[in-house]
Amino acid sequence: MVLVPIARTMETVLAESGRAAQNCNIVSVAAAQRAATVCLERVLHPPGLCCRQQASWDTYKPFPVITIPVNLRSTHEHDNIVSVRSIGFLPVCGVAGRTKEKKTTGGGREDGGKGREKEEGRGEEKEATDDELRLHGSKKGHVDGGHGCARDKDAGMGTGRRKRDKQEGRPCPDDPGATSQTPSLFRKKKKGVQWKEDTGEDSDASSSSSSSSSSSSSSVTISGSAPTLVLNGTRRQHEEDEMRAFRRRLRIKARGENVPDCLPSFSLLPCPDASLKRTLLRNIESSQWKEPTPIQMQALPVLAMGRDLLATAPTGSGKTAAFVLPTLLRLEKSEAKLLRNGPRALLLAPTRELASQICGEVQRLAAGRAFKVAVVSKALAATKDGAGQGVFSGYDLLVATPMRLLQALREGKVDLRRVRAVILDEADKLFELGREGKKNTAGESLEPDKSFLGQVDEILAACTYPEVQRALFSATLPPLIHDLASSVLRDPVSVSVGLASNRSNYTHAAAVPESVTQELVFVGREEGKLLALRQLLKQGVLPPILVFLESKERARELYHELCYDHLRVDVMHAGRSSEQRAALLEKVRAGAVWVLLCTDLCARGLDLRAVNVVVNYDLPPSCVTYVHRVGRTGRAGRAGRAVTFWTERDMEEGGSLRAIANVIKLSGGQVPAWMAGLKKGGKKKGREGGREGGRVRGRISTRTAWDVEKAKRRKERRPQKGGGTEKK
Ligand SMILES: Nc1ncnc2c1ncn2[C@@H]1O[C@H](COP(=O)(O)OP(=O)(O)OP(=O)(O)O)[C@@H](O)[C@H]1O
Repeated sequence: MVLVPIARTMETVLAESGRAAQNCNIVSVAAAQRAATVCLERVLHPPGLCCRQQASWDTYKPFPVITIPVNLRSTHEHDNIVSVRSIGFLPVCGVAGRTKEKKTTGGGREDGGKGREKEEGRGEEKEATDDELRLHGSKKGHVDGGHGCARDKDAGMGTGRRKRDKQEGRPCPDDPGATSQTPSLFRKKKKGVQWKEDTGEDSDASSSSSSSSSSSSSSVTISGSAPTLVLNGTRRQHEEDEMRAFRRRLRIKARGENVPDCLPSFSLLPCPDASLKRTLLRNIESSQWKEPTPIQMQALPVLAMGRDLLATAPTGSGKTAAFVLPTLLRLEKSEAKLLRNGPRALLLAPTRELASQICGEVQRLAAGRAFKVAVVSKALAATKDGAGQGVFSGYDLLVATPMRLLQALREGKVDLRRVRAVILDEADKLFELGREGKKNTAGESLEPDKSFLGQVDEILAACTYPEVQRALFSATLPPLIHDLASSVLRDPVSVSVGLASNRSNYTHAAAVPESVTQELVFVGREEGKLLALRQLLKQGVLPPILVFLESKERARELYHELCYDHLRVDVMHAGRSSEQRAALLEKVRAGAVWVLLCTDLCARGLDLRAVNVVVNYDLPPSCVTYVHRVGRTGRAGRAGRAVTFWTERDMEEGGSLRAIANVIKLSGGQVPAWMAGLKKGGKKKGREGGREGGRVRGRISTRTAWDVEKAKRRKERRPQKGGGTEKK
């Protein structure tokens, strides 16, 4: 199939394609004018795989189009004709035939012109319905195909050719009888190509699926000369090939039964409610998002279909909108929307900050609609509900951390029986086993299970709606957690974006955005870190900067060192109140704080878009933590820099330094070769220095060990006020 922008003639395209002119058999113009956007990929010759010289995604432009099916010799031969990518599901129709008549192209252009007018004048509601039908591979495609056939006549298909087709028993595009008998699917056999006849019973699923094939009752094998083909809306093999190539280019991997095709444009959002669609598009536009990111392209249609999903994509790649938009569509569809007798969607996140951020995103994207959205908090749970139905019964969508929601659930303040969609952001964290709850001497639990996994399990069990949809999102999903997470999903589609492999480090490397420059900096000993940080700041880096430390004690200590350096510095850790934390994030966003010292509380999900540099003052305990910390910069395609300090001690311990070096190497960074030889594993003793197993790293201070010792001795020698010496 060749797609031509309206302003161009077919001759131009053929002339530019060189040898393509001899290979193309152009006979009909199909009804693709209604496709709102296509991507035009320039002709590639010498012939090769059509996607090899793909320009960047940004260079794609929407074109009104006409489609001209060409004769395909085999499944793969279209590569060397004119390689123009179509995105979306353009209904294809018409017999391929050889013609050089000018009329063909003239007709095509004329037709395309009409199509353009038509497209511009089309109402939004209609467009939404069509788009949705297209997405779900509905029979609408057949109708379009029919239109296309009718146009073929006008397009000037040679009558001689038509006659010849009939004599040779080939189906003809403008022969209505031929349409239903048209072979619609082909499989390559050892010899020739096997064509399967379209039985006319093609289900919606068959045309929407990229992984499954349409079924048909009989098949005809055509070998020898180029087979002629008429398709009327049924998904063709080469369209599936194109979709596969498209996914390959954007590094999208989708696994599962009947995976819907990618959504190339927000304008194709499968939303039957035209006014909701208008609102969403307006809000998307005001966010200045031009097109969906790869994860949004694939996750949106999957979730809109109501399927369970397991999605992994790099940090800062727009996963939040990938689940928020379909959740809003689902809320609108839900029949209980007016009753408001319990939330209908649930978004879970591991930290309160992330939950608030997600809630903000929901409110922003749903602005102008009457959805009621809230973050589950202690304060909200404490408010009185007049109707006595539970304080959260009036909300459509709740965003929560598992612990807070579970508390509300146990206190009977929330009823989750009507929840239709549960989305877990940072799913690998939410499936972490964590520390067990405290036990008494008999081994009985004194406290409820404190692990996220236990809490999530209880919440999922409370969502008893029969067709509840579940979706898990994260940038990292270690294999063990992956298996555990998959076990809660029903017939899921699994989507990953980036370099994917079974080797977990590849996955971790893939989770770091390509726009982030990663560096490992040797600082000798602990004391060297402060010097190195001051040097880095002195050299001049663009604020805001995030500096990660392994514990709140160390974050405080570093704050006390830097607060006299005339820097706009502040510190964020779990020891600060939630109000203080929220205010601090606002300050960073507003540019009032330039250097934010923080713990891993800020490592996941936080979208401080402008962060230019991340400094790992303390080496992250694992490469998963490394990936999330580093992911606070380089968001949404922006450039970022990540500097990781390491000491002799880190090298002796091996473990995470080796893994992190590997991640940097796999993402194209420079690391010394010997780091690959560092010892594996070796978890640090007394993790999170100063909290559990005692302090592992020394104090952060500019005073040398000699000064500290001297001061100590002086203090000991000094006589106490009461005449005695100071107690040790
Ligand atoms: N289609 C889009 N085009 C441009 N920017 C987008 C698009 N979708 C989302 N963004 C922006 O990308 C940034 C990162 O998005 P988001 O926070 O959803 O990333 P994420 O994948 O969830 O990251 P993390 O894994 O760190 O949680 C946000 O500032 C968001 O506004």
